[in-house]
Amino acid sequence: MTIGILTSGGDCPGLNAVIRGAVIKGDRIHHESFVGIKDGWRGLVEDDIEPLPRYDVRGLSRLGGTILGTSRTNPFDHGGAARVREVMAGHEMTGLIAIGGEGTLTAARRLSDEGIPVVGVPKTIDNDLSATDYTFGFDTAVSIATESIDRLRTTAESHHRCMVVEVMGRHVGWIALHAGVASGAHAILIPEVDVSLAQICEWVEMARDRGRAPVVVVAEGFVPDGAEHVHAPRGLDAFGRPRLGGIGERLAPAIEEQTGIETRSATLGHLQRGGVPSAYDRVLATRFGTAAVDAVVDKQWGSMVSLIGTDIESVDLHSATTVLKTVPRERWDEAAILFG
Ligand SMILES: Nc1ncnc2c1ncn2[C@@H]1O[C@H](COP(=O)(O)OP(=O)(O)O)[C@@H](O)[C@H]1O
Ligand SMILES: O=P(O)(O)OC[C@H]1O[C@](O)(COP(=O)(O)O)[C@@H](O)[C@@H]1O
Ligand SMILES: [Mg+2]
Repeated sequence: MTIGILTSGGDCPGLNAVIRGAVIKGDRIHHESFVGIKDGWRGLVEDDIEPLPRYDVRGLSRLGGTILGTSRTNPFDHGGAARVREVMAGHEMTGLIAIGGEGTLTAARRLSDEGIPVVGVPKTIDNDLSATDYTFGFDTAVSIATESIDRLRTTAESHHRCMVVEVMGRHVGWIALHAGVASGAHAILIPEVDVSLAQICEWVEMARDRGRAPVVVVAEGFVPDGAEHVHAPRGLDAFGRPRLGGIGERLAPAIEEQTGIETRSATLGHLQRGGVPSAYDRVLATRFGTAAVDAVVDKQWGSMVSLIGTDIESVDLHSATTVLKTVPRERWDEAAILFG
């Protein structure tokens, strides 16, 4: 039996630890061999595939990024299930492990519906997958964002400035909420909650009046009061979705104009996805990898490994891809008591 592995969508700290966990357990316990598919679905439909022996995954759990590469290629634009079946047969692949976020897992679910033997592994820094309590990548992204906000605070304090920090998260505010609470932000702005500019400025002035340098954490998907759409001046990605980012740059001058407080903005961007995974993410990713290979051996096609409480369980890919996990209003309300 040969098992194919691919990583797709935005890269995420911990992807390599999943690959290592799957290959070592598959080799040692199930005596399976592996092939690595390059750049997600692109490598599968273009037949860019190489053997992935056990010695290639040594020492990988601490390495950021993905040794297999990734892309946002849509397999259904390149022959869909028929092409995937043909390429898999050419490599005598009897099962596929697809590691990705809600987009990749939707593609995996559609392929599974058409008979492709696939098991999903959830990854995302955004924490937007509803069928798992957490995914690897989120803890690392929150840690990087928190440390960055701590650093921005010391420079803001020295200059008596307000600092607007933009973090990732696409259409959800989990990174903003967690990093904002961890760093003691004076306002946290997320896509799930409407907040007016007047309210933001009130929090900024409250912090300033206590002698603090106000810190506003804004998620890239936050929609400002009065705007109809999310701020996305960078065009569309390969799948026709808006590339987010830039809301911090837009908010900073508005806050400065309303409050008279000198305001700067910093966008953390891809720094949040780079570098070594946290210990928590390495452990979770390794557990996902070993569970995924078990699911393949058990032929649990169309399933996804998932963290429920502290256990790794198997859930249906359908349930994993239907609802985006957004921040509940009460979680933001809980944090908002400390704003200003
Ligand atoms: N509804 C869909 N049907 C089929 N393929 C999809 C769908 N949504 C996303 N994909 C594919 O999966 C790729 C990765 O999805 P994306 O959302 O960019 O990353 P992630 O998997 O990290 O969420 C997309 O570029 C696209 O090719
Ligand atoms: O790397 P790109 O293509 O600029 O995409 C940025 C997007 O990727 C993410 O970092 C991760 O999103 P995915 O999990 O959907 O890949 C988002 O937070 C962000 O909006
Ligand atoms: Mg996604």
